[in-house]
Amino acid sequence: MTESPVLLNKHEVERLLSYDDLISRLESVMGKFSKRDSSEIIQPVRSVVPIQQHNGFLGVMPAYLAAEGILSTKVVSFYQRAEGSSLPSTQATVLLFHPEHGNVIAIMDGEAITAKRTAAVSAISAKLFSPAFSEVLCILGSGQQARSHYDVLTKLFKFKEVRVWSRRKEMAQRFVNDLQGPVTVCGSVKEAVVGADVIVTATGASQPLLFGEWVKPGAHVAEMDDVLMREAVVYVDSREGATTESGDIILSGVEVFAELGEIINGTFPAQREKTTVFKSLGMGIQDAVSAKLVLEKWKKEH
Ligand SMILES: NC(=O)C1=CN([C@@H]2O[C@H](COP(=O)(O)OP(=O)(O)OC[C@H]3O[C@@H](n4cnc5c(N)ncnc54)[C@H](O)[C@@H]3O)[C@@H](O)[C@H]2O)C=CC1
Ligand SMILES: O=C(O)C1=NCCCC1
Repeated sequence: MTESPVLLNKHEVERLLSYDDLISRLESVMGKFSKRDSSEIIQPVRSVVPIQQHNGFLGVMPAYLAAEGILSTKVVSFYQRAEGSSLPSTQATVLLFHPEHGNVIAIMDGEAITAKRTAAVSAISAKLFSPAFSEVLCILGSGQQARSHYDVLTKLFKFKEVRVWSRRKEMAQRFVNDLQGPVTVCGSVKEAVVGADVIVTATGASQPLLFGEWVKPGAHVAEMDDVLMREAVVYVDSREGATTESGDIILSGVEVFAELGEIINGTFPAQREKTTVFKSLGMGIQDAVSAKLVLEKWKKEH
């Protein structure tokens, strides 16, 4: 007889998942993923059901990590929301299975996992690609991803200045009011971007907001939205993910230089001196290691 699954809500997941643990585990599995050894990791490209009528989609993101003993899937919906909507754009649940027996061992909130693991992966990209003496961080957007990126990037790097732009200034102001440190609210994307060393685009925009001529040569751009800044060396989390799902990569025909895992493995160089873009689509293995970490922490407490 199998035990009932552990149920963990958003508050618990947020509390149990720390960036310190997450970053090192993500580095390790993203490196492994890029070796494409199917006896180690199996992660198909996300299955997506478009809900065009309501500007959304439902995605299913399974993953199996043999050495880590993790079998999981995330089910995630993403809906474009009207500005000021109280509903989150991204809602998700992660299921962890017993890899030997196939029973569900945990069901947990995936919103906090999605926010933290995406930001942690961007932080890995910033460690690899940002200019050596990065002083200015710019965040475009003021939603869940903007917040998690602010948290992890200001924890890891000592920026002298942080700038935020959001399409409605009062949303940017509300975002800043919730933070501890000093942040400048900018009135335009250009004002936020010019001179920045690390730029995070975490908006739901599908039209370009960021133009290459504003970006300081050598800066690093971590892109979460649909808009690709083409005047740069482009890195992705997964080549298959990017060439299947990223409309901007497919349509522009831009060359993907390498996966993040290939830089971690040392099979491709991090061209840190050049302007770099890390195009993040999100991967099931990122959710899988995050959920396992949460469950391990929870078990230590019980
Ligand atoms: N790579 C990954 O693994 C993940 C990527 N994402 C992406 O990150 C982005 C942000 O997601 P969340 O923070 O969860 O959403 P959110 O709804 O919490 O925040 C979205 C932000 O984008 C702004 N925005 C929306 N449409 C815009 C437009 N047309 N022009 C300018 N600003 C606009 C909103 O004002 C808000 O500040 C989305 O593009 C989403 O697809 C989200 C989760 C994971
Ligand atoms: O990886 C994810 O999870 C997501 N990626 C794109 C937007 C929705 C969630």
